[in-house]
Amino acid sequence: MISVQEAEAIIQAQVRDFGTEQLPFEKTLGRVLAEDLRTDRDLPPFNRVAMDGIAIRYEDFATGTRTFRIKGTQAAGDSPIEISSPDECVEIMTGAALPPSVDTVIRYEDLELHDGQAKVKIDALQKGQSIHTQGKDRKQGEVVATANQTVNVALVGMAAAVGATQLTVKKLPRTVVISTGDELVDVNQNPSPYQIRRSNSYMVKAALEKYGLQADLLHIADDQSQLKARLQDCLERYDVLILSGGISMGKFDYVPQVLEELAVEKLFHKVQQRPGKPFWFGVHAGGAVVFALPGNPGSTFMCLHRYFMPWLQACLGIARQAGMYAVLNSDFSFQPPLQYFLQVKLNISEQGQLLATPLEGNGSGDFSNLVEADAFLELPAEGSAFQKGEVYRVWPFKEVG
Ligand SMILES: Nc1nc2c(c(=O)[nH]1)N[C@H]1C(S)=C(S)[C@@H](COP(=O)(O)OP(=O)(O)OC[C@H]3O[C@@H](n4cnc5c(N)ncnc54)[C@H](O)[C@@H]3O)O[C@H]1N2
Ligand code: MOO
Ligand SMILES: [Mg+2]
Repeated sequence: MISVQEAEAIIQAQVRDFGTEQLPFEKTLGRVLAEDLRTDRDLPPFNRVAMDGIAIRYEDFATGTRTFRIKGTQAAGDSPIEISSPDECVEIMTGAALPPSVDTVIRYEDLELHDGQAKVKIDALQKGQSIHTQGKDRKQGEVVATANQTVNVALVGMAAAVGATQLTVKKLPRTVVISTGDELVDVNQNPSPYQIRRSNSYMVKAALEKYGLQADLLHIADDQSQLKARLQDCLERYDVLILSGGISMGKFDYVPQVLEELAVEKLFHKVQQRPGKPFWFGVHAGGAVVFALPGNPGSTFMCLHRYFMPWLQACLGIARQAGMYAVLNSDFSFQPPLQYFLQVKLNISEQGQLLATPLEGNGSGDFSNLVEADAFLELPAEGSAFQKGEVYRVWPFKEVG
């Protein structure tokens, strides 16, 4: 049986490039940029007034003028009002473009306004104060986001600011999430006492949405000929098949055999790990990649995050994060020589250490703790007794914090 590291290497060798596409920028959250995003103008595009008040020429204040006649009021978006004598000022609002005849802004809090005059109450000013100067943040044509960056909320705002209404992003693989098993009913159906709902399919679909990937869902009965026909169709129509269930030793676990009959080359079956030991992985002659994950919900979840998500990230060109590590926060022991993925809750100690507290469950059929857990702690196959305070690799599946 291969190790976790070998399985990972085999999967990473099957990374594919799915090309690029253009999308309206509002539809790109979670997608990966395929080109640099540049400013179309300086940022800010003009000398932007940063406080509500008046704008004066600093020179006039420096030579003793304290009371300024208000030449006019300039709102944000108005064309600039120019002063024409040393005792004049412009009443001006935050966001207005500073007129070239003035160079310093004084906020209302430091003024007394009456009869069309503004009297300065303070003794010292800095030339150029309260002005966000043109191009200070970025110059025209400068890069504000680089290719391979995931579009986040701030990036959507930046695209809007620079007028990039269409963004070129990495295309996502056409993906189908397939459940197998006659005990499974859809969420809208009423399960009999011997049936359960197809929760894996929805869990997998939800995980993929983080990258904007909208997978199709399909259920196939435990019937060899149906399985063969439906999988054949999927292998032609999709880039990726994610199956859950039907890959172990059961009499009705037809998936591995049927996949091989359909010319999907098996690259491995079974990994030295718990949960997720029966994991099957292969590629179709036509190019489709097949992740056949074990049906137990804890196994499906773990294999998805430990193998599929890093593969997808690599396909999309997302820079691989350096491994993250956490401190085991209580003793844990585990007998067989398998790499153990322990569900943990993460928190950061007063010393700034990332602590991983085990959430012990009832094996991979128990997924009740996953809602509360933050990550898997990867305990090496070589050990069996793991002590509080030891440090291991951690695979977060939620935001830390
Ligand atoms: N004789 C052996 N039996 C089993 C072994 C073994 O080595 N020898 N391995 C066990 C391990 S480990 C796992 S994991 C499971 C994997 O089983 P399969 O991948 O064949 O999955 P199924 O048999 O179809 O189902 C297992 C379990 O998961 C539930 N399931 C399946 N699909 C879904 C879904 N979409 N949503 C929710 N739950 C699902 C299913 O009802 C079963 O309870 O095999 C062990 N057996
Ligand atoms: O892989 Mo199984 O998930 O150990 O139960
Ligand atoms: Mg089975």
